Amino acid sequence: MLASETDALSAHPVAVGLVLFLESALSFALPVSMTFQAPSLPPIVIATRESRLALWQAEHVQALLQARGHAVSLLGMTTLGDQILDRSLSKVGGKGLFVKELETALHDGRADIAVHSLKDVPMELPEGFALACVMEREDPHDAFVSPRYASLQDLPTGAVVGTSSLRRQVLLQALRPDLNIQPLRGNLDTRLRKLDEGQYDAIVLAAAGLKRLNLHERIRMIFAPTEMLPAAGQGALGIEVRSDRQDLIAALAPLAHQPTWLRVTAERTVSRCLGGSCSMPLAAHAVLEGQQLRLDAAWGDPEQHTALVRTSASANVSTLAEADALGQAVAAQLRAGGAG
Ligand SMILES: NCc1[nH]cc(CCC(=O)O)c1CC(=O)O
Repeated sequence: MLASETDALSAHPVAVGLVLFLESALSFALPVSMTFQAPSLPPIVIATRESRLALWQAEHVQALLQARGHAVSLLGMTTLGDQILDRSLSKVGGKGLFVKELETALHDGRADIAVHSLKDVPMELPEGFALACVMEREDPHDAFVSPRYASLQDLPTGAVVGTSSLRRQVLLQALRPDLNIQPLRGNLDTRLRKLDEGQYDAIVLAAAGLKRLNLHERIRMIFAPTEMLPAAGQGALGIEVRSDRQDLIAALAPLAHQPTWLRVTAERTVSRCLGGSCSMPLAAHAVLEGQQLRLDAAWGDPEQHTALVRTSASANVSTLAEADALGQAVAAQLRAGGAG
């Protein structure tokens, strides 16, 4: 059974890697691996947005599940967030714009799971939905992209920089108050096209998306977290299901990456405690060194773009509840500093 599986997947390097891994795992975990190959497994339908990045993410999850013996198909959909391109997301409802239509498909049973960039997932999911797992994180940092300038420091006074994220706007102004920051919306290809057309001197966007789409050669500089602290969940993928689908929650459990899950839980708690929405400039970024989770956060006044509160704390963490507690402590520190 496994040999034919290997043949069928041999065109896909990720899948082949996983099958090889499964083969070696078979030698000591035969009973468990056998259950992945059971022919009675029902097909899993993934609801996905149709941007190149969303499709890459859905296909990534599809390959991982196929390597575990599941039949998987994709259901492409357009969300409100994809349609509204002329306004800043913070002005039209923010987070949730990219996920609501996908949740409707899960609710109606047209799809089983939805793959999201965790950054776009609201802190509190609607009643009846759950995050089944968080997967291993790509580069969580922000990237500087420009056809002419190698870094933020190289930009001339008054240069036009594109970003629609209030967080990036506030952090950029703190680094370079002279810059002229202008709104930039659209999927990755649209944003790069607008840069290439000369509408901006530089743009700032998540490194993760560029790397996933093999556009890493466009990156001139990756911001250190000390300069540009990332958004909660940036670079991580989360898989959403209906909470009553325990079958899927069990099937997805092997795709979880616990260190990433601990980090993004702490980050998302900061956002949740401060009422997390796109209309508030907020950064939260955690790193794990052994069991030690260090969480940095920054908050900017949406009315007064240069005022910034920054804080950080560390704790020994091995459960999601402990990561959540660290997030609450950091949120309280931010509040004490004037945030919220
Ligand atoms: N808000 C849009 C968004 N949501 C997820 C990503 C890609 C990076 C990621 O997975 O966090 C992006 C693009 C960006 O911020 O530049």
